[in-house]
Amino acid sequence: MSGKLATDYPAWSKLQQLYDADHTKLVLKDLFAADPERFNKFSRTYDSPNKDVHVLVDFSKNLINDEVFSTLIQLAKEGGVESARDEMFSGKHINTSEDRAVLHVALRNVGNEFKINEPGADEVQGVLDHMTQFANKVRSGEWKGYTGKAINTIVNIGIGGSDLGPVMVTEALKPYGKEGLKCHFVSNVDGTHIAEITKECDPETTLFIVASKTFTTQETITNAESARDWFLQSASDKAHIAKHFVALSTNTKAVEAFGIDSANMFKFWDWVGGRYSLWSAIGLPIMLYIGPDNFQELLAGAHEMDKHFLETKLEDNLPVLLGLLGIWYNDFYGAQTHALLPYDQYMHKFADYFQQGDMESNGKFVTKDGRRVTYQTGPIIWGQSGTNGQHAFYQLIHQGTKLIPADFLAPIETQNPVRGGVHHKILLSNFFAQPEALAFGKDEETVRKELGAQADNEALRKSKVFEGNRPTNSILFQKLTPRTLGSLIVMYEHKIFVQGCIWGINSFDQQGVELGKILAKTVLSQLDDAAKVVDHDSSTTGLIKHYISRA
Ligand SMILES: O=P(O)(O)OC[C@H]1O[C@](O)(CO)[C@@H](O)[C@@H]1O
Repeated sequence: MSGKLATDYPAWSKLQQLYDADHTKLVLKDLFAADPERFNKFSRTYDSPNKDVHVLVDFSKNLINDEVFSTLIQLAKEGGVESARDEMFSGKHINTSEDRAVLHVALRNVGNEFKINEPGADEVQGVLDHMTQFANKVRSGEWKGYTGKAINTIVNIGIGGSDLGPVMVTEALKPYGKEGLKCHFVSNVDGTHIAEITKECDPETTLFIVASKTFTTQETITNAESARDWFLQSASDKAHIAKHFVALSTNTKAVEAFGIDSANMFKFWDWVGGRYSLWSAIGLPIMLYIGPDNFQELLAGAHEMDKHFLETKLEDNLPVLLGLLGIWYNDFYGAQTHALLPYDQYMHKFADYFQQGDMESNGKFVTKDGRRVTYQTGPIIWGQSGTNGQHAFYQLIHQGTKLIPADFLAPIETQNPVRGGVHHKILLSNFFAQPEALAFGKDEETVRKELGAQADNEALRKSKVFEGNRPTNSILFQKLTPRTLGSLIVMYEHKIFVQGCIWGINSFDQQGVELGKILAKTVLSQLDDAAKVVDHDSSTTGLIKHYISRA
């Protein structure tokens, strides 16, 4: 990374000039009318080497013309995206604040194609083998609980990156999940979460996976201790813990101190960021659920997208394109948010997952060299699966006062062709129609004609106008297989990387989560006695004392 502010790049200034001079002329209706080749020009297909992953990214419904597009590409060049990418893949310590390499690409380095020398990279296969042996034993029933019964329930205890990836992927790949194996996830420190999940578990047949990179996270350790207490109420003997608790962590000492045998610990390394860790031991619940072969497919799809990112010229590089388009709206149009809208029910956790992936990575106001940025960085990521979102928040996307760039994602083939595929056709008709409506809207003249006798009612007439010109990407993929999902996740991971690189920020630390944690520790030590409540403002003091007086 160059240590520059994004505003230092000539292409940035040019984009500002283009926005100022031309943005009122960037009208999708006119741009499409003027260029019958617009779809071909502004869409790209990605096919994996053996053609089992196919993705079409149509970005023609964006507020761009040739000049904006080429200037965005120029921005990626000036912003050093290619050299920063190569540094990441080579293991350079690009996470400067923590002096760490950023090597999630080493976790899915199928066939060892990338030569990576970082300590630990040579252990990746060993951990995968350990996970595979364990998963096979659990899945086959060879691994027995303390009364000799097979495991039929797994409970992952983790939070943030040690939760969201496995949750999202196990949901997305349900059709590949082992029948009869229930997967639960406990993340919230609210006792309700563990209490409700344990109600659904039998201690004799439940395996707890304690997932924490640091093994110090308050929520996870508290939940793990409560799970252990719950388990011991039935099992009594602490020796039985070994059969029902395993750990995923970088911290062997803390795992052992908790009482988990280090033989049942699956390790990873400090160069794996939490929000990029589903490919590591943190993926154990995924592997248990979908099996080692499907997990390998997930890794293979991820690796293939890594190669695409590494080897494809900027103009055709999907993560680069998505990243640059996001910058165009975030920094020049002033868009505050970006919606992820998968038209695949299995992907209903996709936006949740990338809330952490994107917002914890790029929610930063200081550059890598400590300067305050003078422009907007990471967008607010949100969304939910179509068509539910249509009946909830699309009103605002269509007719609200905010610009909300959105990615629509959908599979060509459904996993569930209910009634000959009628559901899927309806679903896809919405997937195609919504971006069309957002782009082209409906003008007042058309509304007037439609209203007939009622057309003189001005308020009614105006309320039915859709201004259009609302930008979207449409992303069609063949089918939500493990390999395809791996590729899609990585496409977005690297999009985040591209944006962070141009903004000059460190996408791989998360200092912003620390302050609240520290204050909560202080508050916790004061909650049992009003006399201890000191050193707060009057609001916080008032709130805590109000609580104590009524608790
Ligand atoms: O895996 P750990 O160490 O328990 O951390 C959980 C999560 O907490 C964070 O550090 C902060 O939210 C995330 O980056 C991480 O994914």
